[in-house]
Order: sequence, then structure tokens, then C-alpha cells
Amino acid sequence: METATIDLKNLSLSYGNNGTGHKALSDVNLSIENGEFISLIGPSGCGKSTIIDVVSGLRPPSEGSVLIDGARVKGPGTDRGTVFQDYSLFPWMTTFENVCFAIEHAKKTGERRDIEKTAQEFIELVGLEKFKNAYPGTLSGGMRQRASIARMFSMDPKVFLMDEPFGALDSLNRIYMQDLLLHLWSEGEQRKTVLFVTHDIDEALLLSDKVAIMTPSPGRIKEIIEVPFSRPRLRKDLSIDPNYLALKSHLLSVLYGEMVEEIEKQEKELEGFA
Ligand SMILES: Nc1ncnc2c1ncn2[C@@H]1O[C@H](COP(=O)(O)OP(=O)(O)OP(=O)(O)O)[C@@H](O)[C@H]1O
Repeated sequence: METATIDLKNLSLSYGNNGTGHKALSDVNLSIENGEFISLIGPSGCGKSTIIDVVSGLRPPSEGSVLIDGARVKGPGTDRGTVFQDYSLFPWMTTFENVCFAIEHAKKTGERRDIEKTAQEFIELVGLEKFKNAYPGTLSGGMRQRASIARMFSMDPKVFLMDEPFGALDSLNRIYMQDLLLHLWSEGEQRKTVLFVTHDIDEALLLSDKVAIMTPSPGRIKEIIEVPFSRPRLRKDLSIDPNYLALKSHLLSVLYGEMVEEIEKQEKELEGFA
């Protein structure tokens, strides 16, 4: 069970031809300690998914760098496990095959018997044993995300990168998945470092050690908030804790302020066209 630090250093990224197009990120700096759970929250289009793409090595930054345990990210690697909102599994493989493939790919060596045993264990842990031979297309959204989570944990990467993994789920499934993630994450002797993107303030406060709030596009880190509640956290306790309500209200006002600024900016741009 290894874990690692994540450092985003002066990260900027522009889309388009040779980075001359839309500036999505501007000088993003963020340090995540070993075993720390940080949520990224911010208005739509502020660059949260772009950050996940850069940290996972799928997209190079225009400037700056990402360091995992001090080593510069140059492309995708098995030290980072990812769960996206809806495309983490291979549709042509069953749940079992998806998890086995991920373990095989991550470990490079290992007896087939051990790989299958680990896959079986994690599939059982997320409660999908009855759907082990089902293809992703035949699973519900919640089941697919359970399979994606089994896949990520079974690979045993150093860090977890999660881009709105529960964004498409109904509220009951979302609660179930949050609890499952927290349970699996807290269980091991060494917690993994997590960078988690969400739109949901309650989700960020329930799961995270810190919440990083981003500015509207081009995204920067505007503020980092420590979440002071001890673990394990229970929803029912949090929802009546005055500190929780104060923190939630602070986050809402920062995000609402961002939204108003963004709308005013867009209105001014539209006036320019009139
Ligand atoms: N492939 C692309 N080419 C050009 N522009 C892009 C591309 N992907 C994203 N963008 C733009 O970059 C900005 C940041 O996008 P990104 O998806 O990272 O934001 P986000 O904060 O994750 O948004 P949301 O919360 O809506 O998912 C947006 O303005 C988006 O339109």
C-alpha cells in the first residue's frame, strides 16, 4: 500500500492550436500531502476536469508541471488510478475482466490465480459479485461506478484521481457511493492521496480534508479551506453541527460570488456585440 504527494506547480493550459486558443488554467498551484483527500470545487468550465487530465498525464500543460512524489508527470502511469463520471470501464469486457485487466496492467507481473483472487475480493467488497460476468452496458450507473471503484482500488495506485465520479447518480446511490468510497479509503493501513472533483458542497465537506475553490475560467486556486471535522464523519451529525453550516455557507457565498462575477463578465461581453 503505497501513497504519494501530488504537487501542481504554476500550471497553465491553453486549448487550441499549439496552445494559442482558450486559456483554461492560469498559474494553478496546489500541494497535496501523503494520504490527504482534497476536493476541487468551482463554477462550470473553470478547468477542474482539465486539471484531472493534466495530473493523469492525458494532456500536457502549456506551462508548469505536475509532480508525483517529486517526479515530473510525463504521461499516463499506473501510479495514478482514475475514476471518471462515465467512461472508466472497457465496454467490451465484463466487470471481472475489467478489474483483472487493470490489476494485470498495474502490476505487470503476477500469477493469473493471484490477479483473479484480488479482482474477486474487490468485486465482492463493492457488492457486485452477482454482476461479475455482466458487461458495463448492462449495469446501472451506480453499479458501473462501483465497478470503476473496485478497479481503482484493486490496482493499488499511489494516488486516486476522481472526476465527478458520482455526478450522474441519483441522491440515494450517491450517498451509498460516498459511504463506500470513505469506507474503502479509510480501511487500509495507509490512506491514498485523493484529488476529487465535485460540484457538490456537501459531498466535498463530507469526504475531504481540504476543499480547494477555483476561480471561473481561466481557473486558478482561489482559496483552500481546511475541513476540521474528525473522522469517521456521519451525515446526521454534520448536518446539525453549527461549524458545518457556517463552512457550507462560506463555500456557497464564495462560489455564488464567483458565479455573479462570471455572469456580469459575460453580460459585458454581450453588450460589446450589441
Ligand atoms: N478539448 C477542448 N478544447 C477546447 N476547449 C476546451 C476543451 N476541453 C475543455 N475546454 C474548455 O476549457 C474550459 C475548462 O473546461 P473543463 O472541462 O476543464 O471545466 P470544468 O470545470 O471541469 O467544467 P464542468 O464543471 O462543467 O465539468 C472550458 O471553458 C471548456 O469549454
